[in-house]
Amino acid sequence: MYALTAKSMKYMDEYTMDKGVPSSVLMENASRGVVNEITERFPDTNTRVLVMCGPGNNGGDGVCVARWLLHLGYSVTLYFVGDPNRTSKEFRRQIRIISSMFPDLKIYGTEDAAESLKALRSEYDVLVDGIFGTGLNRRFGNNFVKFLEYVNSKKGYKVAIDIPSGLNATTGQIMNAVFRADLTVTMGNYKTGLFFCEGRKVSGEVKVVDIGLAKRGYRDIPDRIFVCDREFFRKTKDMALIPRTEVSHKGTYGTVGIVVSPGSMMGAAMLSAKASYRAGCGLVKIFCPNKFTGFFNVSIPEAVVVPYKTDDVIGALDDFVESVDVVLAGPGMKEDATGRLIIKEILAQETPVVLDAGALNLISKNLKPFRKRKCPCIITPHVGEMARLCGEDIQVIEKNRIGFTKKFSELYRVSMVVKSDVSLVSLIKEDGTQRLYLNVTGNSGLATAGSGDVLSGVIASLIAQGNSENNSLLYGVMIHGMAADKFAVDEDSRRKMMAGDIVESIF
Ligand SMILES: NC(=O)C1=CN([C@@H]2O[C@H](COP(=O)(O)OP(=O)(O)OC[C@H]3O[C@@H](n4cnc5c(N)ncnc54)[C@H](O)[C@@H]3O)[C@@H](O)[C@H]2O)[C@@H](O)CC1
Ligand SMILES: Nc1ncnc2c1ncn2[C@@H]1O[C@H](COP(=O)(O)OP(=O)(O)O)[C@@H](O)[C@H]1O
Ligand SMILES: [K+]
Repeated sequence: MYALTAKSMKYMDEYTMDKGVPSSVLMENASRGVVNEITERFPDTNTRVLVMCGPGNNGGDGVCVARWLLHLGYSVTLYFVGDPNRTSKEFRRQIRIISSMFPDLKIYGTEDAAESLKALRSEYDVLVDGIFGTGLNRRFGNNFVKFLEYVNSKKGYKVAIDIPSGLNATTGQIMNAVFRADLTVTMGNYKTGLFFCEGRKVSGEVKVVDIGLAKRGYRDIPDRIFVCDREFFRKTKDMALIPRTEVSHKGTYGTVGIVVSPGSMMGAAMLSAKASYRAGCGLVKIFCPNKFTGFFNVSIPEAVVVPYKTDDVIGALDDFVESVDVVLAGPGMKEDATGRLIIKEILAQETPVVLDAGALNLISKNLKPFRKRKCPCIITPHVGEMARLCGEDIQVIEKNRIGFTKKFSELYRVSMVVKSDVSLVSLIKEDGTQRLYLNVTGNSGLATAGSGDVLSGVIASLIAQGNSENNSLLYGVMIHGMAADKFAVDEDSRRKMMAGDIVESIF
């Protein structure tokens, strides 16, 4: 399943219509999907439904929904919002159909202001928003803002058709007002705006309706984003990841080498080390200053501690890097001169590297060694670290996470995840092509210190086991999210989850 921008969605609609599927059929499919979601939740036909329609095809969907609900015996009030002289062809077609099937039906909002106001003020069990969809292209006037505010203040279950009106379907920014939905029934595929900025806050539960789009059209859309959910993971994991074999020893599953600089926070490296083991690698080595040896020996006795003298880091580091299958650097790492030296040295070697947290802040000060790196590399910035890498404010990145991720990943030819409540993964393939993925596994329990350290540990572990860097990144992100979903089954468990719990819940 993909997430598309408004422009790409329009392309898919048109591509499908070009293949011969009439627009009205797509609309019929779309509306049936909405109606099914409503009737499943409200099977009683005494349910009072207000359907609000705008002038475009989203309004057309709304009228079609109203018709089906009337057909099924529901009590429906239809309310038009917008300029009646500027309606789309499909909208007018839907109005003709409903008017001839239900000649007594009154359409409020156009004439008779007093009656319309009365209709709007009545109580409803379900309020359906078919006002604007992907065609929203400008800010609302004041009256409209007031209208939406009033509708939001009303009691009743709120259903948005395609996207909540007022939400930018591409960026997830709110124009100047928005319908706040309990449920969004979206057409064909997700819209990117449902995941970014304010999108998740205002869409409620999101359901995708298969409206019969011609799937071949997706090939023409380079900025399509594949949405990775539990189902995708379950179906593909065995194909994507190297299986575990019974005839094996610890060498079979590789060694993760975690680099700890003198000023580091030790807990972060310890969490990464535990996560690496839980994700299946054979051995974890921890390269750390002499003074930390005791801590790591006690906190994670399964790891091999490789101590170094702080006045001879680089000599010892080269041997260490050579002795492992993948290096993980950054969790807990302090941004100081030694840290900088360490990262520069690691990037000059050929062993695959996962860079996280402190290591990313270090490279963001001077990206040259990173650009010239010899090693295969994965980076795992959260939005704040991404902002530093791009030399931008967080707010700027938030507004266009897709754009910045695409650009950075392409420019530095690096596969990366930009972490957030939904994480965006960009994979650069060997031929240089880029693919984008959105991880929707995981939950708010992950918003706890150290969860990022667990993620980088998982990714490094998968690389050590022989998986490609790209697969390790993509599946690592999902394994991490699903570990959180396994532990946190309700709100209380999400509240109490700590990074250590994620480690224990891996697989
Ligand atoms: N065949 C198709 O094209 C299909 C379209 N579908 C529906 O059609 C929607 C897209 O339809 P449209 O492209 O007609 O767009 P919309 O229905 O979202 O709105 C477009 C209309 O609103 C006006 N408008 C935009 N911003 C405004 C603002 N701030 N204030 C006042 N007016 C504003 C535009 O000028 C245009 O007249 C989708 O979201 C989906 O619900 C679905 O039925 C699936 C099939
Ligand atoms: N609300 C949330 N829903 C889902 N995942 C989340 C949420 N908040 C954080 N995460 C995930 O948790 C991890 C946090 O990583 P990071 O910010 O680096 O934390 P830390 O630096 O404390 O280790 C990321 O993988 C991120 O995607
Ligand atoms: K809508």
